[in-house]
Amino acid sequence: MTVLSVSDFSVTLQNRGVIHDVSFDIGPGEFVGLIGANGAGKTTLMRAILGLLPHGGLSSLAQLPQAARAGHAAWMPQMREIAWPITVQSVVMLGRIPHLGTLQKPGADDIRQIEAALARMDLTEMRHRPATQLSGGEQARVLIARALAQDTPLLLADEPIAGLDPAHQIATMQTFAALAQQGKSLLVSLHDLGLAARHCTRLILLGNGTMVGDGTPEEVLSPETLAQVFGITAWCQHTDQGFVYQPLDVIR
Ligand SMILES: Nc1ncnc2c1ncn2[C@@H]1O[C@H](COP(=O)(O)OP(=O)(O)OP(=O)(O)O)[C@@H](O)[C@H]1O
Repeated sequence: MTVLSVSDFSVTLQNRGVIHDVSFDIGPGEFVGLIGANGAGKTTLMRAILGLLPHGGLSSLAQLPQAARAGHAAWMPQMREIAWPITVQSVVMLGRIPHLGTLQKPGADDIRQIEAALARMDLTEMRHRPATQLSGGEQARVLIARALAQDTPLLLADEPIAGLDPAHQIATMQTFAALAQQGKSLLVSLHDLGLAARHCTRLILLGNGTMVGDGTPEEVLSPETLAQVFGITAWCQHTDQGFVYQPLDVIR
């Protein structure tokens, strides 16, 4: 079974080929980290997969009728400033809109999903505060909670843990891993290779707009690839606590 299928995918922006020759499938229970250097094309690829940018090739998500997409995939974009002074709880409740009919009020299942998302992102105590008065990292957690409340088979998130403190970064990655264990699928762009290695079931590595790696963290984060794509060295080891990976130096 496939939750997302992307094939022969390409994106051209202002006459410049930004994404080319990208093909992959994501199945249930996969937590896929999308990694690559600045400008590699991660944001462009995810936005085009969602159908937010014109593209060549196939994305099974972009092919869905627009109304069906929000029931299939939740999206957390990189720009995460909340503009309206509504409460944290109200922002999270917006995640339930795809499940409600016109003028239909949230029911017991909606409330349960909202409560679970607030608790998962450690927001229960600040639920009544205006979202605009929260810090940048707190606002990011609110938007992750909104995506979780949407309760879709697929979650796409663009650098969701950027700007979070270490405890909330780890907790968010653990939440994503737990969702994958429950059978959800996730495609999440990340710059923190240590957290990606530790929590993702699979990594897709982009270089200059195309796939240069796809496999387990151990397979993708090889010394050769790191040197070639990121220009860095790293220390990595299998430990009792899992695969530990620490970037060390820039290769000059
Ligand atoms: N609207 C646009 N028009 C032309 N080129 C663009 C446009 N948007 C992005 N690009 C270019 O596409 C390339 C990929 O950008 P993208 O934002 O997808 O990279 P990224 O991997 O997400 O980078 P980062 O890690 O810095 O967020 C970059 O070279 C960027 O300059």
